[in-house]
Amino acid sequence: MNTLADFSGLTQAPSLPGPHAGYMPGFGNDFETEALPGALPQGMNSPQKCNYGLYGEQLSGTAFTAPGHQNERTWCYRIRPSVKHSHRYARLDVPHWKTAPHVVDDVTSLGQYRWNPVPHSDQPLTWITGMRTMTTAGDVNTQVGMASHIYLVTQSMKDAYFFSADSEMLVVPQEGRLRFCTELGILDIAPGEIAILPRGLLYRVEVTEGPCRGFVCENYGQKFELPGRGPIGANCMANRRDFKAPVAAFEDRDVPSVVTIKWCGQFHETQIAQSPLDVVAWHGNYTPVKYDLSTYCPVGAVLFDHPDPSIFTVLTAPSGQPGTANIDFVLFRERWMVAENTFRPPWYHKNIMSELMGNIYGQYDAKPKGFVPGGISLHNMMLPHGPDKNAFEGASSADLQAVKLDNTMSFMFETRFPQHLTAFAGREAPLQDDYIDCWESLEKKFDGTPGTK
Ligand SMILES: O=C(O)Cc1cc(O)ccc1O
Ligand SMILES: [Fe+2]
Repeated sequence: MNTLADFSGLTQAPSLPGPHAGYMPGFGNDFETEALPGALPQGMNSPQKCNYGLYGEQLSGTAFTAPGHQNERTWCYRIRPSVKHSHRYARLDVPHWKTAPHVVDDVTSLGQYRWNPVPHSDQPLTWITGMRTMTTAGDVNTQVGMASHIYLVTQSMKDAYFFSADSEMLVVPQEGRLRFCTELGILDIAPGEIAILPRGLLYRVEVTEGPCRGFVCENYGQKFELPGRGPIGANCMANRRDFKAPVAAFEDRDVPSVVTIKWCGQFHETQIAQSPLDVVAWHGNYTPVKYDLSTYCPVGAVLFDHPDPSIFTVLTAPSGQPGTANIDFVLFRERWMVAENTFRPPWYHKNIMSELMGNIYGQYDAKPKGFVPGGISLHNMMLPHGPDKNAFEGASSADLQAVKLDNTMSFMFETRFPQHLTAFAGREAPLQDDYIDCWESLEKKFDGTPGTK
């Protein structure tokens, strides 16, 4: 049996060697995994007595009656039921982690905004205290919308655990390495990878290489899923096999511990006497996953024109209105530009959806300067934007050979809802006051005569 005892104290289920060590491939698969042989009941979920004296417990990620293709739940076989993990909640203040609806009166969200990377702090910060909300959208109480955050983490959670009842969390690291020790197993993530932590799943976050900075999309709504590929067919974009779910891993530690719960925007904590990471075996399709963004296979224009950025959708969280996502997670990565007679960067546009972008590494083609790794931009609902002056001039007179866009990885959290800036985003974070000047020098080229200028 594999163990990770030297690192995290968790006993881990055996798994395939090589790239799959510790993980099982697939998105939305029905997995089964056990860290002790025979711990998982076969052919049924609720035997009168479970092996090893374990308790059976279901974690429902969708309504019991959700349609079959959307229905997600996982059966856990654990040392103690979760209800032993949660009593006498005490309200906790987490001042920088905000939840929609959260509209700050004297902060203006209407605008084109860009921030430099939020600097690391000299305070020790955990996954909870290091979360800095930039924008919120929608309403957590009706389970619509999202929040975007920057995390700055330097300190591992010690005998401390967290879960969000409000949201599924999409984590996009930009610096440092994190380990998510979850009820269902361990996810290690580094820049260039993402993780999805489902609503209600409990975990502890450890720093394996710090300091850590990254982006989080907190999804209050329906879960992220893979977009339908339509005529593209059964392959390319994000492929299901490239998502990795963890194998079961548990710890049997009787130590005083704290569980923090985010619930309708409020934080509460409760004291327990043991590690709650005590799921010895599980089966089901409601799981955390990680995904290596370098396996994303972009499909684009191979003759002319610049398609809508939806071609680069990695994951989409539906809103209930077909084609109009609560959130799309879109990736602008390395790719060849080959379009003939075409202005190749993004066109100028106004969008009913609001676009929050982050740079993971490299240079973004519409903004060769100023949008730096770790930086963020926000082009809110219906507010015009597009290439800056340099990008426009370069691209409109470039020799249109096949060009490889190399060393580039930016992403967009695009939501159908307007995004509201927090006071942190408007006042504390390193806002670039001169951002809109990047379009200022775009000059009038029209002189009434036909012909290209
Ligand atoms: O605004 C942006 O930079 C994101 C974006 C990229 C693109 O290729 C087309 C539209 C779009 O909003
Ligand atoms: Fe845009």
